[in-house]
Amino acid sequence: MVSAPRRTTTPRTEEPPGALEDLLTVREFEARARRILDPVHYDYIAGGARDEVTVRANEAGFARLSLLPRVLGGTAERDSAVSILGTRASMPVLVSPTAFHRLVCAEGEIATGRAAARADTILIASMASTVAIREVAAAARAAATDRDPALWFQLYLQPDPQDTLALVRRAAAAGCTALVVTVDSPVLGVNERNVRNRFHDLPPGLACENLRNLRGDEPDTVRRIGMSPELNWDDVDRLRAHTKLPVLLKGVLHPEDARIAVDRGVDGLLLSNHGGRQLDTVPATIELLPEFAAVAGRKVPVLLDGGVRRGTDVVKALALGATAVGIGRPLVWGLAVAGEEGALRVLELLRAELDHTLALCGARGVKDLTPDLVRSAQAGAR
Ligand SMILES: Cc1cc2nc3c(=O)[nH]c(=O)nc-3n(C[C@H](O)[C@H](O)[C@H](O)COP(=O)(O)O)c2cc1C
Ligand SMILES: CCCCC(=O)C(=O)O
Repeated sequence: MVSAPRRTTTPRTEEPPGALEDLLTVREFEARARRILDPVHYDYIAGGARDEVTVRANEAGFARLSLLPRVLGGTAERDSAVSILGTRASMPVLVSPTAFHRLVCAEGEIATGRAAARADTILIASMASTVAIREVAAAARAAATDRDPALWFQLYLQPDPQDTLALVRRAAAAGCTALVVTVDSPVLGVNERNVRNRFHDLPPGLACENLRNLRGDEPDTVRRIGMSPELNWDDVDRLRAHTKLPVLLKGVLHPEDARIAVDRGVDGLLLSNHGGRQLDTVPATIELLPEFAAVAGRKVPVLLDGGVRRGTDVVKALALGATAVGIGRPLVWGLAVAGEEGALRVLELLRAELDHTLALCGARGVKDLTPDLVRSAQAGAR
């Protein structure tokens, strides 16, 4: 984000909170969050690049697919646990990295870390967090007393490689067990809602805390996140040479790039169009998944995010070859509505819907999900 004059905004509080149990779906969480949040912040989160064609396509892509269940082969207890590059999660629904959680709740990423740890799933913490990764990790550890919390770190390779390495050291020291390098942002996408709202910077008091005193040789400063249009595959190789942590790439969309990534030894792929926030009019991620699974799926884990709002979406993605899915906006809506408890409720809703869908599909667990369970339906169905 770049500095520019901005309107100072305050949260709207006229909406009575209502019981969390009354919110039955991710979409109801979004509707509630929209009523609570400052509209400028709502627009930042909900919005996407330009005409938001891809934002809509992600959800529509799932709706165009039908499920074709099997019968008389199920079980009373279904197994949804997954293990990805050595990190275990109790369900294949991960928290994709989203920036600036203190915009929507006072505790920010502390609440997110606790919620993900209590849900026993992987949090991919954003480099653009408003709480430092060390503190997020400590909060997650305190919430997951009987196990190590599952924490990964997302980063943008910085224009100065020394900055990138400093970030990697911070993430490793905090206990992160994988790095997720976002490669779809040579430049930032343009969310025209932000332009109209003149939302170009964080409010006073909030900052990208992972970039505070990054090099340790400066007075108290918070660097800006830099985007690097000139990055290439060698930069990824260099990062991999500097860390023992597995490295996943987030935002590869072209199957040929997926093939290159695997050939160069990348450990995993997160098939993502950044929730439609980078290049507009790219395809829905679920549409690209079968091709991705064919190119990369037998060699490395393929994760997917973008438009996951229901347990049926999770099942479709897993059936088509994803090891797990990530949620971006739904988690933020949970935080906005009720902080840690709201975020946890969103994750638990998806867990329950996933388990219910597995039962209705006659599956004994996520390992039973195969491509024959998914059919293309008429375009536009919902
Ligand atoms: C408010 C917001 C902030 C985001 N910040 C980041 C980020 O810091 N790094 C990143 O790699 N992706 C970021 N993303 C993209 C998400 O990781 C994810 O790809 C996307 O939200 C998935 O789509 P969904 O919101 O439909 O679930 C952000 C998305 C949103 C909505
Ligand atoms: C430098 C902050 C990036 C946040 C981001 O990725 C998004 O809002 O989509």
